[in-house]
Order: sequence, then C-alpha cells, then structure tokens
Amino acid sequence: MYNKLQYISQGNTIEEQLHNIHEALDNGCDWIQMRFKNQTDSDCYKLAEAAKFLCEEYLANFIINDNVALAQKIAADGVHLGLMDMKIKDARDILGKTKIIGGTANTFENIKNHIQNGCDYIGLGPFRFTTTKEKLSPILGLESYESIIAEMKKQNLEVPIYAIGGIDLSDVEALMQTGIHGIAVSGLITENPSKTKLITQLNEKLYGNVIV
Ligand SMILES: Cc1ncc(COP(=O)(O)OP(=O)(O)O)c(N)n1
Ligand SMILES: Cc1ncsc1CCOP(=O)(O)O
Ligand SMILES: [Mg+2]
Repeated sequence: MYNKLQYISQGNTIEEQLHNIHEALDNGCDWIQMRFKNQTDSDCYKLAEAAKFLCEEYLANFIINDNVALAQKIAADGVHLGLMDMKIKDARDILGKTKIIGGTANTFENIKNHIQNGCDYIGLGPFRFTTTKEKLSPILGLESYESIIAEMKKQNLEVPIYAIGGIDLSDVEALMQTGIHGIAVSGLITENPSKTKLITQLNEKLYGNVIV
C-alpha cells in the first residue's frame, strides 16, 4: 500500500527543486511528486534524472506531475494526472500495469470515472485555498470529504484517497477521520524550517503514532 504522505516539489530552478526534494527525503518523506511547471523539456529532463537518482538512494517512490512521456523516458515510478491532463487510460497504455498513475478529483463523479479508468490513487481537493496552484477547482472543506467518502462506501468503491490543497498539520487528524488514505502537501513542507519535527509529527498523525 502507498505511503500516506506525498511531498509535491516546489522551486523555480532545478537547484531549488533538488534542494527541496533532498530536504523532504532527508527528513523522512518517502514519496515525492516532481512538479516543475512551465519549464523547458531539457530542464524537466535534467531535474527528473537527478531527482530520480536521489529518490532511489532514499528508497522513495518518485512520480512526475503531468508529463507521461518524461515519466516513461526516465522510468519513473509513475505520474500524477489532472482533469485537464492526458487521460488515465492513455497513460496506462503507455506506462503499463506496474507504474503508479494518480488522478485529480474534485467530485465523487471524478473519482468514479478514475476508478473505471484504472487509476491507482486519487488526489482529492482542494481542501482549502492555496497559493501553490493557480485556477483552483471549488474548495471542498471537511464536509465534502465526509460526504464523498460516505458515498464511496455506499457504492463499494475503493481507491486510496489523498487530500490536497492548503493542508496544515492541525488539519490531519480530522481529515484522516473522514476515511481518506493520506495527504499530499507542498507548501507545508517546503516552507517549514523544522522539517524533521514536522514530518515526524505528520507521520505520527497519519499512521496513528506508529513511527515509520
Ligand atoms: C496528489 C495530487 N493531487 C492533485 C494534484 C493536482 O493535479 P492537477 O489538477 O493536474 O494540477 P497541477 O498539479 O498539474 O497543477 C496533484 N498535482 N497531485
Ligand atoms: C497541486 C495542487 N492541486 C490542488 S491544490 C494543489 C497544491 C497543493 O499545495 P499546498 O500543499 O502548498 O497547498
Ligand atoms: Mg496536472
């Protein structure tokens, strides 16, 4: 089963990105999504190669945001695809059964479609407003997670759900109580100066005080 904490990378340059990814790995995060928007193919490739190498050193999963061709080229562990990105079925045809394909959802219907199309996990959000992403879908809040998870149970639908968007440490307990599998965070980890403490606390809340 997938780790309950996914770090989505930040940084305006290859160096900043690698620094942030390295810090997350070094402080206990073992699932990285490389998110490097509006960059040249060459820079994305350079970063992906270096980040994959780092993740291998830390035995961490490494997936790439948006770019299926790049994930295939560097043999990443998988991709994360949004509602406007390549269709999950097409990505599956390209990457094969063994790779992780995550999909973004904002509604129960999105989740149902993704499951039908064979995605491995869902990033459901945004939980709250965040400046990390532009053009956000409607904010969900705790109540929508509760109702969406309840509807999944009613319809016997199972897939790991990750909450995403503006999540803080103090949100994790209540979010986990809705029945989600884990969380995907970016700013929270990137901006925190005490990353060992933060990631330990996140893992404690995510795994119920079992140190991982
Ligand atoms: C885990 C996770 N969930 C959702 C997203 C958002 O994907 P998308 O809607 O394609 O937006 P961008 O990240 O591409 O701006 C994600 N990246 N990861
Ligand atoms: C990529 C993405 N998709 C929905 S919110 C978001 C950004 C999450 O970042 P943060 O944890 O900094 O709010
Ligand atoms: Mg996307």
